[in-house]
Amino acid sequence: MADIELSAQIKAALAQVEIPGGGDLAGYAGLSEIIVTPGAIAFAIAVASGMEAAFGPAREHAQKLAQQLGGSRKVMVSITAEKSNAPKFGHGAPQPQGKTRVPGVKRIIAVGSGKGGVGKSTTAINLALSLAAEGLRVGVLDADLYGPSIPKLLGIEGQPAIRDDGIFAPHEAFGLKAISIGSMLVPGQAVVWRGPMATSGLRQLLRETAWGDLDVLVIDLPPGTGDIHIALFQQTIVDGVVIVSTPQDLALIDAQKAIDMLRRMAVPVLGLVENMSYFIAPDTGARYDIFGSGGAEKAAEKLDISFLGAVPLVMSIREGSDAGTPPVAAVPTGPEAAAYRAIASRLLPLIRG
Ligand SMILES: Nc1ncnc2c1ncn2[C@@H]1O[C@H](COP(=O)(O)OP(=O)(O)OP(=O)(O)O)[C@@H](O)[C@H]1O
Repeated sequence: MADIELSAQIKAALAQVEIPGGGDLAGYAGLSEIIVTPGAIAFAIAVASGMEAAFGPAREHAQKLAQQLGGSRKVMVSITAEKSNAPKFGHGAPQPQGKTRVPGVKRIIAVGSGKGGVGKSTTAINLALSLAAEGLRVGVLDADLYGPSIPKLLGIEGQPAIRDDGIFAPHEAFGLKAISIGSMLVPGQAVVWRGPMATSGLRQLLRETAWGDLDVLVIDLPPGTGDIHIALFQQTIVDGVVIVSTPQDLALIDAQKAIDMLRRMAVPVLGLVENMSYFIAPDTGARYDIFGSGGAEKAAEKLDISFLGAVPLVMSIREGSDAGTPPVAAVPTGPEAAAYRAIASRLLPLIRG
């Protein structure tokens, strides 16, 4: 059935769902657009603050009806309260209560950046592979809704399998368990997955995936600071964040904004990785600091965070990434892999500790 037709059918079925205060869900102004993709159905019910519990039965009824019509698709119905009710974070604000760990997952390390295109996903995957090479059980969650690149980087195709109990079975690639918000979307649909839909999707991928026992889950965050970050850091204990930046001043200014947010939300910053830091000429082996040298290292010092290391700008990183063969897996003894492994080794005490 065409996605649009199914969406209309679900909407019609929601007329059977009674809501608090009278009326039905189909006619309720707080019902979001109903998104249907080949693997998922998602919609949200916006309610007045304090009404979340009262809408619980309506959400469950809606979930059941959507599941009946959606067959094997994963159904995500979320309730969202008005934004004004959201906790505020400021300097000196108390730590939010209710942050929990993901069962079976010992540590979570997120990889973020101030802006897009700085090599955050490439770094996340190669760090994950470096940690796996140390003998750790490693998972990767691609939460970069607006540019999900983990499937391409790992050469993963298709959607994750969904078990009978509705839990995602993660993909396996190069010894990593991996799942991507990207495999839940059809091309061009990311834009409609904003706000509550995106955060609810992330929560389900995080908590309804059969990770098994992991020593560490690496989360590839979207660039910048947005809903996904806030939702993740409010709900889940993230043991630390690695910030990736290129050496240019502008990228570093953006990185600073991301770090400021992490501090406000009391999330530990593990340090800064400088990516595309210098260029090694393939013919002569000479090193060129194409953006000037030491920018990120100095910035890390200024920001009072650790400098975790630098990754050179190398054609083989780009080519290997495009081909789904990341350098740490493809040439584990090469100089590119060594750069990532040196950075990963600085994260080991946190994971093993
Ligand atoms: N060290 C490097 N040397 C050469 N190319 C690199 C390096 N790091 C990343 N790249 C390339 O730069 C491009 C952007 O990288 P990547 O997708 O990892 O960035 P990102 O910050 O995650 O971007 P987005 O915000 O779009 O998700 C890719 O083509 C990738 O192969």
